[in-house]
Amino acid sequence: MRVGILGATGYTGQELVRLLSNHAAAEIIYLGSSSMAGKSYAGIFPQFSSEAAVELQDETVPDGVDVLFCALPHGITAARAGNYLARGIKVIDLGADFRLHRPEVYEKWYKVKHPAPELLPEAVYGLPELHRNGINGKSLVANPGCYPTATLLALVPLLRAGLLQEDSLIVDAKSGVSGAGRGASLGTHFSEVNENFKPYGVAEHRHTPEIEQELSEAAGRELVVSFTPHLVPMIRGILVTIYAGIKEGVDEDDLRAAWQESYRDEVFVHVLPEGVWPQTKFASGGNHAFLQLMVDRRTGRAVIAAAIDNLVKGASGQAIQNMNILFGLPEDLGLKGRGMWP
Ligand SMILES: NC(=O)C1=CN([C@@H]2O[C@H](COP(=O)(O)OP(=O)(O)OC[C@H]3O[C@@H](n4cnc5c(N)ncnc54)[C@H](OP(=O)(O)O)[C@@H]3O)[C@@H](O)[C@H]2O)C=CC1
Ligand SMILES: CC(=O)N[C@@H](CCC(=O)OP(=O)(O)O)C(=O)O
Repeated sequence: MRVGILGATGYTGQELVRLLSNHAAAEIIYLGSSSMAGKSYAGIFPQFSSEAAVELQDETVPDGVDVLFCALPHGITAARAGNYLARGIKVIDLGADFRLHRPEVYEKWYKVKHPAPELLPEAVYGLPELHRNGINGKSLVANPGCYPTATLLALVPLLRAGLLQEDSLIVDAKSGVSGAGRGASLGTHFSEVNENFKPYGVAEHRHTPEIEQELSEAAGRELVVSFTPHLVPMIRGILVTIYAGIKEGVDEDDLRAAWQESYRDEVFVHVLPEGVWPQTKFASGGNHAFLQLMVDRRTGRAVIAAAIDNLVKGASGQAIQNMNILFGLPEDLGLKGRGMWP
C-alpha cells in the first residue's frame, strides 16, 4: 500500500511514521505539511533518518496514494475528504470530524459548522474490537478519540451484556500531555504541567458526546455519563478509572466473563489477572489496552480501569489497525510490539 500522511510533523503524524516504517506492506510515499513543505523529514526529525527519507510536500495529495492518514486539527479533514474519496483514496481521519453521527452534535460541542455532513453516513467509527465488521469495505474511517478508546473498550461489553446501571457511569480520566498535540499553549507548557496535576474541560469536554454516542448504542438507549479528564505531568499514556453501579444479582464474575467473551480472541486488549491493575507504562509505545475491574463490596459499585498509550492505541496505532482491516491484512501487521517497557 502506498501511504500518505497529512499532519506528518505533528505528534500523531510522527507516531504514524515511526510505526509505518516497520510495516511490511506499507510504503510512505507522501508526507504533507502546511508549514514545512520542501524540508527533509529526516532533517527535522533525525530519529527517523533511515526510515523516512521522504521530503515534506505541500498539502496537495499526489496521485498514487492508496490510503491517506489525516492527522490534522479538527475541521480541516472534513472539508477535503470528499475530494480524496472521489479520487479513490481511502481516508483515515485521526481527528474528530467523522466520529459523531449527527452534525448538530458536532456543531454543539466543537462550536463550528460541520464542513461535510453529507459524508457522515459514509464514515465508520473505527474502534476495531467493537465495530470490526462495519470497518471492512469502507473508505472513510473515523479513528476514535484517545479517552473514548480506553473508556469504550472497558464499558461497551458490560453494557451490551446488560450488567450495569446505565445512568450511574462516572469516568475519571488522566492523560499525558502529548494528548494535546505539539503546539504550545498556556495550559500545556512545561511550567504549567510539570509537578502539577489538574482537571480540565470539566462537564464540557468534546469527548463526552463521542463516549455517550457509543455507550448509548451499546446499551440500546440514550444515556449520559460524567466524564472528567485530567492532565498528568508525563508525556504519554491514558488511564481511565470508571465507577459504575451494577444491576441486581450481577457479580464480579459476570462482569469479567463479559470482557472475556468479547476479548478472548483479541490481540490488543488484555484483561489482566485478578488484582493486577493497569498502569500506563504497560501500554507505552504499543497498540495494547490493559483492563481490570473489581466490585467494591462496601459500596456495591464496580471499579473499572483501562490503560492505553494515547498516541498509539489512542491514535496512530489504532489508525494503522484500521488500515490493515481496510486492506484485508492481518490486523496486527506492523503493530506486534508490546511497547517500550519490558
Ligand atoms: N495527540 C493525541 O494523543 C491524539 C490526537 N488526536 C487527534 O489527531 C489529530 C492530530 O493530533 P496531534 O498530532 O496531536 O496534533 P499536532 O498539533 O501535534 O499536529 C497536527 C499537525 O497538523 C498540521 N496542520 C495542518 N494545518 C494546520 C492548522 N491549520 N493548524 C495547526 N496544525 C495544522 C501541522 O503540521 P504542518 O505544520 O506540518 O502542516 C501539525 O503539526 C488531531 O485532530 C487530534 O485531536 C487523536 C487522538 C489522540
Ligand atoms: C491531554 C489532551 O489535551 N488531550 C486531548 C485529547 C486528544 C484527542 O483524542 O483528541 P481529539 O478528540 O481532538 O482527536 C484533549 O483533551 O483535547
